[in-house]
Amino acid sequence: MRLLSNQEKVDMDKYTIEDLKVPSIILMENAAQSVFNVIKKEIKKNDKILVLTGKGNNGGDGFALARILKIKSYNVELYKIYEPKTKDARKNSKLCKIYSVESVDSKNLNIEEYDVFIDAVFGTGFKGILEDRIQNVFNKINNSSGLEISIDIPSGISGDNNEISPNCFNADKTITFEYPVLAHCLYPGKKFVGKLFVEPIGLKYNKELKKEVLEEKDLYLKPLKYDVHKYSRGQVSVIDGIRKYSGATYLTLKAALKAGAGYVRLITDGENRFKNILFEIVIKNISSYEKIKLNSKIAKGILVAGPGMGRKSDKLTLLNKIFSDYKNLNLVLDADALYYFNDYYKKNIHNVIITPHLGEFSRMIDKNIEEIRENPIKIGSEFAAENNLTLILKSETTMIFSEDGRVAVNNFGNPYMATAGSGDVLTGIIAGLWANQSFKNFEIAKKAVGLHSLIGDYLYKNKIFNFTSSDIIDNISNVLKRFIDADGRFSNDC
Ligand SMILES: NC(=O)C1=CN([C@@H]2O[C@H](COP(=O)(O)OP(=O)(O)OC[C@H]3O[C@@H](n4cnc5c(N)ncnc54)[C@H](O)[C@@H]3O)[C@@H](O)[C@H]2O)[C@@H](O)CC1
Ligand SMILES: Nc1ncnc2c1ncn2[C@@H]1O[C@H](COP(=O)(O)OP(=O)(O)O)[C@@H](O)[C@H]1O
Ligand SMILES: [K+]
Repeated sequence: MRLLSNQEKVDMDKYTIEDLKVPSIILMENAAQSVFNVIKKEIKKNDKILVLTGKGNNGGDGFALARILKIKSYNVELYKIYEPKTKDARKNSKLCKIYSVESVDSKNLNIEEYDVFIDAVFGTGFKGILEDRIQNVFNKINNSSGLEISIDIPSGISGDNNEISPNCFNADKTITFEYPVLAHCLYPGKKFVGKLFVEPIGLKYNKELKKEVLEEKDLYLKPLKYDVHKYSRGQVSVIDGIRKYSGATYLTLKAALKAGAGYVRLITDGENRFKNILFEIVIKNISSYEKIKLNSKIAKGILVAGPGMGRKSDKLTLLNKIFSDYKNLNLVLDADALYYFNDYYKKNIHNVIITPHLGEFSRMIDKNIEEIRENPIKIGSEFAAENNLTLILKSETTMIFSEDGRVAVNNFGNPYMATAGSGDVLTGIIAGLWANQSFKNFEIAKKAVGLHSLIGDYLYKNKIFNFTSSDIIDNISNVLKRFIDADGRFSNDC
């Protein structure tokens, strides 16, 4: 699903109304009707509903909704925080009078009386800080036991820069129109949105939209070809790590197999530390990392460096050699490989996916984490374009950036995924899918991030709360099966 900046959303309204001449009052009616369709499943006929309205068109949506509720015999009242100022809002306010929707004023307002609060105070036009009197009302509503629903966006979030006013309306559910904006999907705005519903109302756009939110339909995978063999199924080679971080290497190797690679190798200058625990991997012994030679099988597959790698100087030499002696490798670089990134990386040599978390990325670009959080889309996009690679920027809301300006935001996953080794598993899943599936880097990155998070969600929904990274690996197949269209046949078109 597309994801818009606040300005893109405003431009979309404008284009639909001014260029395509769709009457704005129809869009407002569609918006109110779609809010009604969502909330009728959440509210009871005898619930007492308060619709809080503002001065702009978000308030207009609120008036139109109050009228629809009243016509359908719901117990609804209006609380006008401001008098309506726009033409459509005033028209809908008048219609509320015709249909005898009652209004309560601030003197007679008793928050405790209401079961449901509908916030139609501010939408995409809000900037800055809520007036004190509004903060007081929102504070009482936020602390009440009522159901809180926002139309378009919770009032108090500035859609432009995702800044939050004190006492922002804290919605349980938010209904937005056509596409979400960044503040719905990124923290801190996301915290106030609750469950997000995205409803079509007929808005159109004539420009290219490059941002998206990951959906399950983006994650489908191709079934195997009937005549596949273990090498053609996909090969992954992982550069070994140091003994202290053996677990990281192990998790990546195993996740790559479980995500679909047919052949997984460990490239090492030492002994096979996994011989009694991971029988499926193949060892490629080398005399030293400084003299590494990659045969054609390794070079055709996916090469992974980073998990458990450590920061000894031989590893930097190895990375330098990979970038000077070879071309067109498919590389996944994570963890300690990113520690050296600025010392070895040259663009346009290989096909690269990197997976830093915010801390690693902060070090790589010499900006602090707060600075990155203030403007992640711009900073991430510029970095991916400048370095001609796919960037997976990991956090509670992982973002994926392509070299050509596309951005995908991952809203799957949950905080229980913050567990040691979770990132190493993601690296293995990326490598396994990339080896096995014929999609380009950006698509692979999206599928891997989505799958990894949905495994976390699957465990969480099954009440396995303190799951480990091994649990994530053990459930790859359970979630993967949702995305492989294997109707008893094998694919001919991989
Ligand atoms: N025009 C359209 O195409 C549609 C618009 N719709 C609704 O219209 C909304 C946008 O309407 P508007 O552009 O009128 O914006 P708002 O309804 O968000 O109102 C903005 C008004 O509040 C003022 N304001 C901003 N920050 C303030 C602050 N801190 N304190 C006090 N006042 C402040 C602004 O100056 C402006 O007058 C959308 O969010 C959506 O709910 C929907 O009806 C769907 C169709
Ligand atoms: N609060 C959170 N909500 C959702 N996902 C999270 C959260 N914290 C971490 N994750 C995910 O868990 C993984 C952690 O990766 P990383 O920090 O590299 O861990 P490690 O180095 O231990 O492997 C990332 O995919 C990240 O997006
Ligand atoms: K609102």
